[in-house]
Amino acid sequence: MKKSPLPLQNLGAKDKRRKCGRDALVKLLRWNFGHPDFRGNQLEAIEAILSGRDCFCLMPTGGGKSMCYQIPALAKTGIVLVISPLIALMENQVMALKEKGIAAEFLSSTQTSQLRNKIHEDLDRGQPSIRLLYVTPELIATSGFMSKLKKIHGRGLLNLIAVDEAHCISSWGHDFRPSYRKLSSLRNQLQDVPILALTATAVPKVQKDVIDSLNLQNPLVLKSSFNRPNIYYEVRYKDLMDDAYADLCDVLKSAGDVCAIVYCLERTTCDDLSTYLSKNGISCAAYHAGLNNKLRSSVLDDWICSKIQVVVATVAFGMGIDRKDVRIVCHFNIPKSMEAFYQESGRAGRDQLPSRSLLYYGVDDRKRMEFILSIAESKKLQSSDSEHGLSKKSTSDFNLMVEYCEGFGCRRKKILESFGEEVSASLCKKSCDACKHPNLVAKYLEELTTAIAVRQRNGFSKILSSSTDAFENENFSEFWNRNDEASGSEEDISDSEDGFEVAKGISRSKFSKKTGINEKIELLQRAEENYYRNKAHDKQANRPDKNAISGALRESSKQRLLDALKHAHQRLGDLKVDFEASSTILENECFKKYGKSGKSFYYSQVASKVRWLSTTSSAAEITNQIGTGIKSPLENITRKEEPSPQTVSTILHDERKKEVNKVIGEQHCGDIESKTSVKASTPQMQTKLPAIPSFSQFVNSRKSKEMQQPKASEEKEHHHSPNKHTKKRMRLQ
Ligand SMILES: Nc1ncnc2c1ncn2[C@@H]1O[C@H](COP(=O)(O)OP(=O)(O)OP(=O)(O)O)[C@@H](O)[C@H]1O
Ligand SMILES: [Mg+2]
Repeated sequence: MKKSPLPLQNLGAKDKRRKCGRDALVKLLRWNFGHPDFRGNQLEAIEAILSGRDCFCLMPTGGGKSMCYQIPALAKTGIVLVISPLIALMENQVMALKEKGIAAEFLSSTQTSQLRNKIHEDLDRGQPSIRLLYVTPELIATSGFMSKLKKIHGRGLLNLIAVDEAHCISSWGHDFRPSYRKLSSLRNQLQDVPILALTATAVPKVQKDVIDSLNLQNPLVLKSSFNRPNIYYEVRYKDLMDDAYADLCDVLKSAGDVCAIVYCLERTTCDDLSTYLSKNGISCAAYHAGLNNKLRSSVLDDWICSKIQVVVATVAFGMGIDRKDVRIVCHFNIPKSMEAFYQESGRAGRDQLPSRSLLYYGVDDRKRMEFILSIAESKKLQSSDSEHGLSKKSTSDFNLMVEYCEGFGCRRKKILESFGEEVSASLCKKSCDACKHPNLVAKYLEELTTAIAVRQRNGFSKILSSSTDAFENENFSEFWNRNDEASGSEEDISDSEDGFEVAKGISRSKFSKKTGINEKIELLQRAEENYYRNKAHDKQANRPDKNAISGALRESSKQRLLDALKHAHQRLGDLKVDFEASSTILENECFKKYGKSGKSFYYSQVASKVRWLSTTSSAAEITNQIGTGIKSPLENITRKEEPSPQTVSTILHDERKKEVNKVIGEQHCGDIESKTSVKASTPQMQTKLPAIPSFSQFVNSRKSKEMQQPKASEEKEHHHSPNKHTKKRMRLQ
């Protein structure tokens, strides 16, 4: 329904540079959009544009960037040209504006020629009715359309060029689209039209690139914090759970019938997961570029009008899609960069109400992404894009994402710092899992380290690298760009030069298409079980005890202790101990006490030490208990000749290496003990170690822990089943 015009809507050409007062602009906002007032930097951006100034506007996802060009379109007679990367996005916005009675159109090859002609006729009129015209960057690059724009401009009717998702212009941005580069000619072709660049994800380098590429003149640069205080950030570890599908299903069910987006890397995962969730009573559908246009639009429509609540999609879904009440955004596979993650997770809670970002992290997902990126890098190195530094960038971007998942500490801080923001310690207010449940997260990370070590030892990488071939080229082409949205239009987004080629190159499938992550994990587990079965078999054939503690297991325990020490160091501040030496000593103590009792007792003792390191709240406690003996090796090692501290640490390191080398391949537990060269270093150290319980103390303490179950409820609320994790962990051992 058309609304009656407001006074500001029909300012004559002479009034074009006239400043609109704040009150008048607020009136427009209320009248047309029903919002009581401007948010953040909206008003400043609008005023700058209306005064004819270029503007670079950085606002978080869902911050209300569109308003910065929609209000100017209503404040002046004439046209605001909006350049947008996706047809779905344009359609969505145009539809929403039309519903509000605002004359908006988009031009794309998906329209009938009749409709396009109608739009062109309107643009040719002395007084076009269209206020907002959405186009793709490809259309801008055509000479026909540019000459039309020049004519409109010549008639004094082109008020503003808004470049939405402006980070796409920069090869440093995560969504680089070569077609956006074509926009650099705009400034020269349409000289005095103000340009507004809008983005949610520009790191400083990208910002500069955007400003330079669009040739913005003395732009007003408006930046808001990237912080999304209403989003709770959480990571779940696939390697520590039995069934990630079931876990996600539980999460969605326990959240109620809420609106959610689940992002997957591959189309087959979207299909499988969507089927699984549907079978389990969740109203959902898959969305990816492998579906035809009609089906995709119907999924989108159904989701937007709440007919379905959950969309399981590739990254083809969502850029700029505005459903305000998305309560959960889940990444079922690790995204390729922090920028991508931020933008996608930012689709949650656009209504500012509490929402969740949930990332399922799996080590094989990580490896897979590393593999994809490495292929991409080698391709880029051969192409001209290498001059933009894409190759190194994608790896370092991804590493930030890995650190987000595998590192200890506030997730929110990690996100914000990756965008160059300084973050105070109090900012998060326990609105991420690492701040809310630090001990639990520390425990998961520590378990993850073990799981990785064990899996690596069992040929994990080999299995994985062959499974990486399982990609089919259509399966994830939208990972690279979202050109599928353009549906084959040469005037729309058609730059597929990177991803598709890469995908083609790695498309020889050895695994069945249906081989999902869970199957691969199963495979790895079976390999692991076989490994131990073979060991047992070896024993019957006059070889070591099944309970024998292998050198690799000892090495993995040391690694766990080492990591726990490092995490404790990160968490508590300066730990003045030699981490390597301390972990060797701690492990050796466990081995000496429990080596003969068997693997599980030895391992439990290691775990209890790790837990102590992960949960103790004072650095002094750790330094007192283990540090005093180690921080200054000179003081603690009784030797005839006292070497320099550096030599001692080298000795310790070398001894540790020797010990590992000797132990690997040894068959008898007793042999291990007698042959280890740790004798040479450790027993001579007079360190104060945490008290190690006797076997019966240990068993009793376990019993009493089992009886103190209430604590587990906190964990249960956070992660679906700690017992399952434990079960899995034990299996992985
Ligand atoms: N001043 C305002 N007051 C209240 N709501 C607003 C205001 N401005 C915009 N919004 C609403 O905020 C939501 C997000 O707006 P918009 O789509 O423009 O965000 P965005 O910054 O473009 O996000 P994205 O980066 O995801 O594209 C919309 O539903 C919009 O109606
Ligand atoms: Mg937007």
